[in-house]
Amino acid sequence: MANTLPVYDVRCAWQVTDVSAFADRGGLSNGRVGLRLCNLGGSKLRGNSSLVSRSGGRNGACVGGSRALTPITKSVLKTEYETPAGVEADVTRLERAVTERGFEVDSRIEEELKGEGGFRNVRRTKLIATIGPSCCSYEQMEALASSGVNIARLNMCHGTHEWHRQVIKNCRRLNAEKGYGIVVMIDTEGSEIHMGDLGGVSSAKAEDGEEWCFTIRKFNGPLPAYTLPVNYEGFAEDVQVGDELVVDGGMVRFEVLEKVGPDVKCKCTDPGILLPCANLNLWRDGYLVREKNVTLPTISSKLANGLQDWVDIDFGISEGVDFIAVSFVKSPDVIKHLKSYVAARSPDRSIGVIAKIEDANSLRCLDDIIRVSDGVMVARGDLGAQIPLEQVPSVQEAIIDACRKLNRPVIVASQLLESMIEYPTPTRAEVADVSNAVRQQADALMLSGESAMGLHPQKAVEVLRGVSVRMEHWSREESHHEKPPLPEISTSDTGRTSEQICNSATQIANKLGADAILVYTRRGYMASLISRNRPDCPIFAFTESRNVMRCMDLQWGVVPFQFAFRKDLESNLLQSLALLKAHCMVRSGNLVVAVSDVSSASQSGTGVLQSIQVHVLS
Ligand SMILES: Nc1ncnc2c1ncn2[C@@H]1O[C@H](COP(=O)(O)OP(=O)(O)OP(=O)(O)O)[C@@H](O)[C@H]1O
Ligand SMILES: CC(=O)C(=O)O
Ligand SMILES: [K+]
Ligand SMILES: [Mg+2]
Repeated sequence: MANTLPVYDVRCAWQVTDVSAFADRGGLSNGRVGLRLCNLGGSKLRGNSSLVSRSGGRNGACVGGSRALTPITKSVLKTEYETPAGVEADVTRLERAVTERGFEVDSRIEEELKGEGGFRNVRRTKLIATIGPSCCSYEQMEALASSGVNIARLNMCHGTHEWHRQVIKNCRRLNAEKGYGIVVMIDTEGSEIHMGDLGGVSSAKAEDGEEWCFTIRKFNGPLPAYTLPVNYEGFAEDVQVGDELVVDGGMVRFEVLEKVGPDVKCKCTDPGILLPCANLNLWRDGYLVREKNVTLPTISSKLANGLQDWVDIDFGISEGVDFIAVSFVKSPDVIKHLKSYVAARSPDRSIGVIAKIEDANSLRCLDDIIRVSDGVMVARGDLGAQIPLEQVPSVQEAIIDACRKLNRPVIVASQLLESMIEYPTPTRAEVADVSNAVRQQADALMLSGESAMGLHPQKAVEVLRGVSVRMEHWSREESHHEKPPLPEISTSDTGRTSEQICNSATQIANKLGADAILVYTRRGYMASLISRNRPDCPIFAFTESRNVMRCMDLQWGVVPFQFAFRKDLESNLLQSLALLKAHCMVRSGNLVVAVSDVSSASQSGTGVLQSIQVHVLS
């Protein structure tokens, strides 16, 4: 049980300049030091509230190309909003767990916390796996979950709604029956120009010099030889002889030789494998074709799949997914529009909207996109087809940096372990790339083809996990010096108080070598503010809502728990520590720092009390 010792009250946050000295004075060996920051109604907190300056900017001359989600003003679908498959069973189990055990946490994480390495070695970087034919059965998905996958991604470019519904059902069943906490993310098609399916075959090979016909004609059944359907009706009109056609981010290239009605004859200049629904980009005179260079001003209305994204989004909402990732975002507007659409259609549970950065236009308004999104994905596959490849690593770092400053989780995606689609071991270069993303402290890493259609999905997850844990450990050992301060993000008094509390709690935890930071959070915001600081120890985040618990699982270092809040911070803290200890997830001698934004009756009688406490478990 934790000791109870006097708590120090600090009425003005801004007098506390050296929290570590304050903590040091407290005599930690025998219990707890409390540091309470009290926001007294009406008092203004002064300080520098400037927001982060804009970064990102143009990348060379390549701008735009494909088309993001087009705003709509009314639902294009009449969706029946039934209770999503399996959600009830999951909720029932969670409620039972919370009642019977006092809290709920992913069963595999619980094992990890109790494990040999102790919980300081728990993995901080979250793992996402794209689900496809190689890993979609219940057993295959269980293997991925047990290897550490936090989030299942469903790419709406592929598969039917029926297929995706079955995968979501598997996730719910695994959560309900096996105690995993798998989070579900759908990824929209993004209305880009792409090929259709290959008439039923899984791939085709284009050899150097071969002539292929890209056509807007429709086929039912097998395709004629050397023919590839294109989903964009304006394609034959918009291409010009001499254009370069880049397939799948550069995996295969063609030169346009001739236009004949709906057909575009092309010569393969860079051979490779053609996959169904592969993305197409057009380059002219060394530049990506911008929309305004295309004969018609907007291409979205002519895309066969213009409305498909909205149909898929309605599907995601009705299935109760946790995140929607939006492909080919060009500006903040599309995200704002989708967020209000989702809020109106899913009023009772929040669905995080993730902006995928893969369109060169998005780099010109990166900070604005990040601010309105719930998270960001560096979608290196298509991004690498829109900006010169050699710029992708620096753009990745700039995006991760901007997300950190603006407090949004960021995912690094595509080709992390590409060779593992075929081979059981990664290349050294792939391991170095994954290590680099972990070192940059991205919140999550994502597998695409490696898990969806590769031969070794589980091994690929294990490689990501192993490399993450190793690199995180090394980074902690290596950088025990002060990290540069993060810019302030909040402008309101309460927001700034929360931010300072979380920054200070992290400093205290790092200085004292704490074993964990405990945070009690209703919406997950306080947990995100701590995660943003990337503390040396894991963050145990307690929340009442299952929805918030799932959404927090995208964040670096956060171990989410569902837990019924007691009447005040004191009881929350004692109860959660007792439960963690009873389940061997913390031990005697562990030092924990606790942070709360859960309102409690203020001892001073005014305002909302927020506090930092330090406990040594006896
Ligand atoms: N649900 C699925 N059904 C069948 N194949 C899939 C599915 N999801 C992914 N794949 C296969 O895995 C490959 C890689 O997946 P990935 O999600 O990266 O797709 P992508 O087509 O490259 O598009 P994106 O740019 O959205 O990532 C796909 O090209 C496809 O062959
Ligand atoms: C993930 C994705 O969409 C890409 O890399 O293009
Ligand atoms: K997609
Ligand atoms: Mg993409």
